[in-house]
Amino acid sequence: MKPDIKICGLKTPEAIDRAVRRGATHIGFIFFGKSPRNIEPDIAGKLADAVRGRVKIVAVTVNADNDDLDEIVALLKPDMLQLHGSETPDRVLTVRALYGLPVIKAFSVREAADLDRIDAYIGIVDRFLFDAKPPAGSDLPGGNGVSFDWTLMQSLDGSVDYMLSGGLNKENVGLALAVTKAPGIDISSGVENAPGVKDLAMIDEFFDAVKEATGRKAVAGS
Ligand SMILES: O=C(O)c1ccccc1NCC(=O)[C@H](O)[C@H](O)COP(=O)(O)O
Repeated sequence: MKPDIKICGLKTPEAIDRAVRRGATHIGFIFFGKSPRNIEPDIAGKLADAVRGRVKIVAVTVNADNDDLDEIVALLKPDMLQLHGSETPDRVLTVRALYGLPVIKAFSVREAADLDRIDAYIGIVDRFLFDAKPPAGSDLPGGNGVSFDWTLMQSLDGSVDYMLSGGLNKENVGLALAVTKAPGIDISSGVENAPGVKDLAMIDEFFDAVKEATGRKAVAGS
């Protein structure tokens, strides 16, 4: 089955257009001041207007308070909220109730025990996103271009809907999909030529690699 594909940290009409034309199912806007992908909600809203209805628009926030979420939701009008901080199950429930939007909850993963934390969120979040733990010294909870041990995904209950994230790129996405059979994948720095700068050719190459990995007919015995 073809995975959903989220391209995250978009900031220009050209990159958004390319991602959507190549088949992105989700595009993410980052609202986190320390990120090179940070964008103002009014600018993100105008960019999103060009593709609204053709792709799911995701607002990515980190432990955002209600004032910030009010502004982001009013100006971006996202289809989904991605909570990429340490939001508790209660906070997720509050956010869902306040805005009536589906929630993707991000978890950072290094070892099997990290996945135990998702139990309290099952039935509360609409989708999980599994990302690598940030490297020491990083200011960013995401967008670090580092991967984790994908075989950990094999222990998940098949009913857990998630996006695989962290350090994906055109070289490794085929293996990542083969190992995990992830229902969704998410990429940011793997299609950038500098922090926060999306590269149209790299976007193309990533989609080509996903197509190569998912478009082939299964060969008996392989
Ligand atoms: O990308 C950021 O700068 C960012 C900052 C703060 C919170 C989340 C952030 N990114 C969230 C994402 O969904 C990224 O796509 C994900 O972490 C994967 O990034 P990468 O390893 O660069 O592909």
